[in-house]
Amino acid sequence: MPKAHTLIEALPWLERFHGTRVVIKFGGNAMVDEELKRAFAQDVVFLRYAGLKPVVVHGGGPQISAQLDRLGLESTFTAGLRVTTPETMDVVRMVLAGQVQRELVGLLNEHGPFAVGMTGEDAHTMTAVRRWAEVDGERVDIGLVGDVTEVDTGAVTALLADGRIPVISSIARGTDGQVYNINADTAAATLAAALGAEKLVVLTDVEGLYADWPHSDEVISQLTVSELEKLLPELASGMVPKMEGCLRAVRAGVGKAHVLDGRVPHALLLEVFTNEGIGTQVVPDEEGPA
Ligand SMILES: Nc1ncnc2c1ncn2[C@@H]1O[C@H](COP(=O)(O)OP(=O)(O)O)[C@@H](O)[C@H]1O
Ligand SMILES: CC(=O)N[C@@H](CCC(=O)OP(=O)(O)O)C(=O)O
Repeated sequence: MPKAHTLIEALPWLERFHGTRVVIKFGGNAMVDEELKRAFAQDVVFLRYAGLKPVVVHGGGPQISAQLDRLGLESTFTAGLRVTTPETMDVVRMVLAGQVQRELVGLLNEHGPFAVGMTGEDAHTMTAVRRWAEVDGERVDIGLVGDVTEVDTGAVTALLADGRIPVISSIARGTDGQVYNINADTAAATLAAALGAEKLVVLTDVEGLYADWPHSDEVISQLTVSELEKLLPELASGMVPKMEGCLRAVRAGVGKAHVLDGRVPHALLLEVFTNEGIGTQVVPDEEGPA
C-alpha cells in the first residue's frame, strides 16, 4: 500500500503538469557528486516520460574556476559575476559547452535519444548586451558579461515538439560580434519567462533561501513576489541572481519558481510530484497569504 499511495499521490500533479514546460537550472555546486548527477538525469527523463516538457539550463562556476586555475589564469568575481576577459571567455565557453553540457547530455541519453545540447548562441536563442556590475552605487567594468535582451524560442520549441530535452549552456551572442558570459540563474529565468514555463526550478547547494543567512538555517518555504521584492536588497551575493531570476520569471507569468537543495537525491521529482513542500517557492501575489 505505501508504494501505491506514493504513486497515486502523483496523480493530481501529473494531471496538472502534463504538457507543460518546466525550466530546470542545474548549478555547478549541485553538480560535484556523480550519484547526484545520475539521480538528476533520471528525474529529468522521468518528467519527460510523464508528459512534461523539461528544459535544462546549466551552470558550471566551480568547473570554470578549476580550469582557469589549471591554466594559471586569474579569476575574480565582482558583485557575484565573473570578471570575463576575452581569454576567460574562451575557457567559459570551452568548459560549459564542451565539458559540463556534454556530460549532462551523456547522462540523460543513457535513458534514450532525448537530450540535445546547445548554447544560447545557437539559432539566436539568447542575444545579450554587455552589462556592468554595480559596487557601492558605482558602475564597474567586468568585461564580457552580458544581460539577455532577446530570446528566440524557435529552436527550443522545435526540440520540445520533437520530444527532445534541450540542455542549454548560459552563453549568449551579442549583436556586436562578441560572445557573452551569462549568469546561469539569470539565463534560466529569462528562458523560463520567454517559454511561458509553468515552473522554474533552481537546484543549488543549500536547502533554500535562509531567512537570516548565515546566522540561522531557517528556510523560508514560501514568498510572494512582493515579499521577495522587499527582501532582495538585503540578500548576499550567491542568492541574488537566483532570487532576482525567480522574481522576474513569476512576474513574467511563470506559475511558480522554486529554489531546491540539489544535494538531496531526487529533489526535483519530490518537488514536482509530491505534496511535500521542500526548499523555497516564489508565488504570484494572489496565491500568497491575504
Ligand atoms: N539567504 C541565503 N540563503 C541561502 N544561501 C545563501 C543566502 N545568501 C547567500 N547564500 C549563499 O549562496 C550560495 C548559493 O549560490 P551559488 O554558490 O552561486 O550556487 P550555484 O552554483 O548553485 O549557482 C549558498 O551556498 C550560500 O553560500
Ligand atoms: C557572469 C558569470 O558569473 N557567469 C558564470 C556562468 C556559470 C554559472 O553561472 O554557474 P553556476 O550556476 O554554477 O554559478 C561564471 O562564469 O561562473
